[in-house]
Amino acid sequence: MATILDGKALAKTMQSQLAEKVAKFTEQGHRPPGLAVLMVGDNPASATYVRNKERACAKIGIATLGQHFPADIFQEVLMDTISDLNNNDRVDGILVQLPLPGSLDSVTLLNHIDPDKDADGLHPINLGRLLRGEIGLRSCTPSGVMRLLGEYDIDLTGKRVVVVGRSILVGKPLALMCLEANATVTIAHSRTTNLSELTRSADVLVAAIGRPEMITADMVKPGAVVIDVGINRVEDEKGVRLVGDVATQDVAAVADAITPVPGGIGPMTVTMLLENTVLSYQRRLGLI
Ligand SMILES: Nc1nc2c(c(=O)[nH]1)N[C@@H](CN(C=O)c1ccc(C(=O)N[C@@H](CCC(=O)O)C(=O)O)cc1)CN2
Ligand SMILES: [Mg+2]
Repeated sequence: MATILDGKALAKTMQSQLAEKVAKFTEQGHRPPGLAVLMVGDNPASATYVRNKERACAKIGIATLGQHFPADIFQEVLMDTISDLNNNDRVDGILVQLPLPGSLDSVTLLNHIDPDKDADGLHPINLGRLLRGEIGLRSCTPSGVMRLLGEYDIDLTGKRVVVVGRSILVGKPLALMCLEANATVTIAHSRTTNLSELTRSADVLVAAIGRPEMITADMVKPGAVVIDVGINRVEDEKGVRLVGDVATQDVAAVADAITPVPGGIGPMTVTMLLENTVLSYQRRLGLI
């Protein structure tokens, strides 16, 4: 059976290290780091993620400025809110929880965030810095994947990585990070032909599609590392449960290592957000 890449355990360790770091700064008399979380509407999954982020911040000593807006809020109000947060010295990180409801334009909003407070690493400047291999704030889920691979000493040098999914949130930035780590990278997507043939060529297969258990054992090369970024709620005779984009049980019999859902990449995403916020705080206060 495959090794389980335990994101939950690593997230716990990293969060206690971050808590110690923050405590040191505040004991020296510095203000605590601050993160502003903008949530629009009442998507229940988003509300859970926002609550988890706010709870995690509280645990490690990051002050949160939660702003919850109704789904029919005007774009201009959100733009003004972001302007105020950009100018607020106590705010080191700003994030807009995605997806946004209705006709709100997330791209314009994300582009309005000060790139040095862009805790989600989704601003074009930060994506451009990643493309160029420069230092910057990097998107949380892809960074979480890289950190978890590192924790288990999985070196990507010379490896064939196939990322299934081309979103700005995960697929594209993760492909760039794998490339930076010297992998040979292919991005596959809904229009890719012969997908199974391609996925079977992968030493490291990343599923970031958003389709429950789409990656089956026959699509995986024996001995591969499988990273499951999917978080899907499915309802069947067993009730509502959370599954990834990978048929974990079957694939674990073929793979060398695999991330579980829950307890894999999800907790790493939250942890990298905390790390980005503390990093941005240290840079802004000249503590680094
Ligand atoms: N602005 C952003 N929006 C979204 C992001 C993001 O990184 N920034 N990612 C996802 C949602 N997400 C964070 O926002 C997220 C999803 C899931 C988890 C997580 O810890 N999942 C747990 C299971 C929790 C559950 O029961 O639902 C796990 O996998 O163990 C963390 C963060 C889309 N939007
Ligand atoms: Mg995720």
